[in-house]
Amino acid sequence: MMQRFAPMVAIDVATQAEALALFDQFTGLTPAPIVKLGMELYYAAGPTIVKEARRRGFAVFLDLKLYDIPNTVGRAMHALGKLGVSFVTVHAAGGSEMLQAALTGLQTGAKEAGQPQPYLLAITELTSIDQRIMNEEQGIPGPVAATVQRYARMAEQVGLAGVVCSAQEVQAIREVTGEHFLCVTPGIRPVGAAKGDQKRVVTPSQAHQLGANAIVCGRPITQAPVPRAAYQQIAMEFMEG
Ligand SMILES: O=C(O)c1cc(=O)[nH]c(=O)n1[C@@H]1O[C@H](COP(=O)(O)O)[C@@H](O)[C@H]1O
Repeated sequence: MMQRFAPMVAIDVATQAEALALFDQFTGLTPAPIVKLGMELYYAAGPTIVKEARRRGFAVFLDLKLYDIPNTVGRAMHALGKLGVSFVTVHAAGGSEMLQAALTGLQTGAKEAGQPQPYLLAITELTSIDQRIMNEEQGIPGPVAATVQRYARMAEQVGLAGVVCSAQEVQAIREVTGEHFLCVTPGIRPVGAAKGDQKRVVTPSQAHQLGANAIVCGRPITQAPVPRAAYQQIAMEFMEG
């Protein structure tokens, strides 16, 4: 049986106060959401917001998408490994040497702090990228699925737990990776929701059918009139298909 995680809710807000108000919305739910803390909030509120999420019992996905030379990424990951988070991200485009440094740094940091080992996920092609942007602006030829497949294989070879991709590529990834390799999929839009800046989108139930291990969803939940109710609806669609 494939592993399916509870939906990951992107807490993309500018202040700790706004984040805490969202945490309040999600208290006492089953399945409990995994809270995804990204650049906007972490750069403003720092490790304190991670500790507060954990204190409230949430598993934390710390999505900082590291991308730099191997030494720098390795040392930064070492610091993040100490925070007690469950998922961390790094850009596959940095190459296998950088991914290796990221993994070693993260694992060493977690071990030194006595924390459980986080899942390290490689960002493939962002869900805001379509084939035209990838071909013409990034200069990578071919279909998006082929690039994502190549990144996924590299990430698995280095020993990462999985990738972040669109659910549209999950089946292509399954062809080239082992059964435990995780596909975490943002770009989730319920029927009728605004796409915004996302390009490669699917609904929560499509993500289930396509075999995603987890979905990441932000604005359709956090900007809904009642975020708690929006989460429950999306969680039901994803978990049950
Ligand atoms: O790493 C991510 O989580 C991520 C990767 C990706 O390819 N696309 C993507 O949208 N994300 C994140 O997923 C969230 C999507 O938010 P919404 O578009 O509001 O649902 C944001 O926090 C993005 O940073």
